[in-house]
Amino acid sequence: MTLDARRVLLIANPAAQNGRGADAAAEAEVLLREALRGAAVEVRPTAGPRHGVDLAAGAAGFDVVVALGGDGIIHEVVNGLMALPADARPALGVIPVGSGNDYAGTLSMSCDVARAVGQLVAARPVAVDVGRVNGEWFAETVSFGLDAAIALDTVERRRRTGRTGTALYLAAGLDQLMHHLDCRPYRVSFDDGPLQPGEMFLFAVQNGPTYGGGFSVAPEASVADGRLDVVIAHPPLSRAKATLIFMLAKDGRHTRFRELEFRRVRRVRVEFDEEPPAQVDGERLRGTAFDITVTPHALHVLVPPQARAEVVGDLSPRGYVHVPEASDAEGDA
Ligand SMILES: Nc1ncnc2c1ncn2[C@@H]1O[C@H](COP(=O)(O)OP(=O)(O)OP(=O)(O)O)[C@@H](O)[C@H]1O
Repeated sequence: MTLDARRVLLIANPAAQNGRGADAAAEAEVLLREALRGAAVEVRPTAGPRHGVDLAAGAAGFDVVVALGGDGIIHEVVNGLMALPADARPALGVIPVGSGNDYAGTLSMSCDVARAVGQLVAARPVAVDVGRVNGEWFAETVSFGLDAAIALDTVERRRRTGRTGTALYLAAGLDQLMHHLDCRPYRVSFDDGPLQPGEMFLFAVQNGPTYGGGFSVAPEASVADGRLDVVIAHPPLSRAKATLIFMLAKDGRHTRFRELEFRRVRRVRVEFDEEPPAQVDGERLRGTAFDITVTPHALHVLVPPQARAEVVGDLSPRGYVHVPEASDAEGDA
């Protein structure tokens, strides 16, 4: 099967992965033109932060917009595409040239440019859910507390040192666990239920399963089930246990700890007394009160044949949703 697209726009972040994005975009342009003979392929590099939003918002009339870069540029392109009316919204394709590449991982896209182009050409459009926090759309993740502090620390370390990958995330994680294991009070409402108080070390709201470069915090999250997966780590949690959970979460093996709450919801409102560390798709998010929703099947995304059906479909076994006894009254699981 070959992708049926007459007009393709490649929005490329030349600064992605410490500048590798520029060469990757040149390679992708040639390969896309070769693979999609008969299609018009236009390339627009971003000039700086948020430019990707404007470029994508101006993409009405294209069949496909391919975002080349990391989670940051995907986040911007999703925000631009979601600003278009649904019937004028091109499908999104992804060529991962980032450091974390969580959304690309969710879609099972290869990080090799040539392979990724091959995957896009063989892909099928799947209508996936898009999250929204305080008006900002998100593809994969929003989180508060420890995990957000780790994700933000990772971005800063990466820019400082040029290092990437799991080792970098582990280093940032262990540093935060040792020096900033802070418990934060919050008030939360799920699916328009009453606001209930709680305390947390981390609070993640996931459209896809991972954050921070492949940390599988909500391993059964699907981007096409019309729901968001919520993961909350509650006190009491010793540093040793928090570290164990952190290490196991890399591969999604942390779901049985009773300190962790897992929910699957459509809407979350969460409030904090003081601004917590917060990230949306790996970028810093500011504020103390957050309304988080999901718009089901709002965006067509090019999904390669390699994608896992439980992640891009509504087939997940739903085994791990559980709420600790103390917070049973907060709402249904
Ligand atoms: N031309 C540009 N120059 C500098 N920064 C840019 C430019 N275009 C976009 N950006 C910004 O670069 C940031 C990072 O982008 P992106 O996510 O694509 O790459 P990355 O950080 O290497 O990958 P990842 O997010 O997976 O770690 C985003 O905040 C984006 O706004």
